[in-house]
Amino acid sequence: MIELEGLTKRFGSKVAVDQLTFQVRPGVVTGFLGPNGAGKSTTMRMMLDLDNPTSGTVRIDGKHYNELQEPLKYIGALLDAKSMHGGRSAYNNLLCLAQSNRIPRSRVDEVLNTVGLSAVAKKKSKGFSLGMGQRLGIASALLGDPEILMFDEPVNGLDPEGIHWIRNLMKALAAEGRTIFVSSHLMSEMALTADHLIVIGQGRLLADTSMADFIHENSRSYVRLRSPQQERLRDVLHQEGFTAVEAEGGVLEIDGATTEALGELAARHQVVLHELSAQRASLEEAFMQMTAGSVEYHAHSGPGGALPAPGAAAAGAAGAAGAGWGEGWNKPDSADPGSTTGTEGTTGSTNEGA
Ligand SMILES: Nc1ncnc2c1ncn2[C@@H]1O[C@H](COP(=O)(O)OP(=O)(O)OP(=O)(O)O)[C@@H](O)[C@H]1O
Repeated sequence: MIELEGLTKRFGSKVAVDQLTFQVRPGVVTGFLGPNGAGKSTTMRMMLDLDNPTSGTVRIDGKHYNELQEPLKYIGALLDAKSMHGGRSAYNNLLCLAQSNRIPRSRVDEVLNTVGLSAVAKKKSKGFSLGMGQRLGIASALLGDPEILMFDEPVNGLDPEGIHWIRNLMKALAAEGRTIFVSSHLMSEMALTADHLIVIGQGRLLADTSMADFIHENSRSYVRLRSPQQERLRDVLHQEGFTAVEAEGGVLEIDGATTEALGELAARHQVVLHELSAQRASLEEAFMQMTAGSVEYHAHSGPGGALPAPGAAAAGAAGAAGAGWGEGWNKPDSADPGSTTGTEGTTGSTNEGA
């Protein structure tokens, strides 16, 4: 278990982390979300005693990090995959860590095998691809067989097979009763991996809730209906007290109804349907809705053409909103309006609902 209480970090006048209080519990994968610059990495660094809090505390199984003897046996972390010594082999990088934490040499072979790097164990890590570097970083996190694991953007640079592998690894570790805390900008991936979410914006806690509740509370779910007898369908819906909103392509969107109820209604009135589909909101839409007010960097589509803020787009157009997380994010109050801030792009959501 990780417990934060009033955790705060200031860099000069910038409040990077602002009075964060939450717990990360064992047995589930907890996702850590927030827009760029929200304070996720700073929070994780303070959890590992790599940054000193301005105020507040972090407890790892009830203790401060520096009270842990051989901390790798309590908490393993992947923060920056490039932190390995490039001139050393994968094996020697892990061996050094193992020796300084009194971890048996045999464990190095085990974790190299777990992450699929046994064949390149003797190769210098500076020649590793981004994906191999991520795997080596994950191996170092697993080395002490810790009960708590933290991963900052673990799927960065991994190919689809690698992404699948890390997802299953995190789920399996959580199923063993371990505490898994993971940040990612890949919303579709997070939706498949995390059971619980901590969401922050501008350093402050915005949500501490289950994945299902987060999506339910921050986005819209509705049913799409399409019929060659649209006028008749409209009348029937109206008679039965449903409000239908017409969308592109003659589609009717109905909030607050189930596909079962609408399908039976259409059958009763002998209205032909060409489409009857539940549109579940995606994590990406819910996330953008929630964090709209705390996004620090806003995109511009090109000279003079600003895209709507993610939250505004989330209310109506998931596709456009997704596009807003690509390249070209600008800080709106930047002293240099021409400067762009490169960011991680999120992938599009798997759902089509808005
Ligand atoms: N060493 C530092 N000195 C000054 N400001 C910093 C420092 N580290 C972080 N910050 C600022 O603190 C804020 C939080 O940064 P942090 O890297 O923790 O955010 P993040 O949520 O991890 O962002 P991203 O998703 O882009 O990785 C940002 O405004 C950042 O510029």
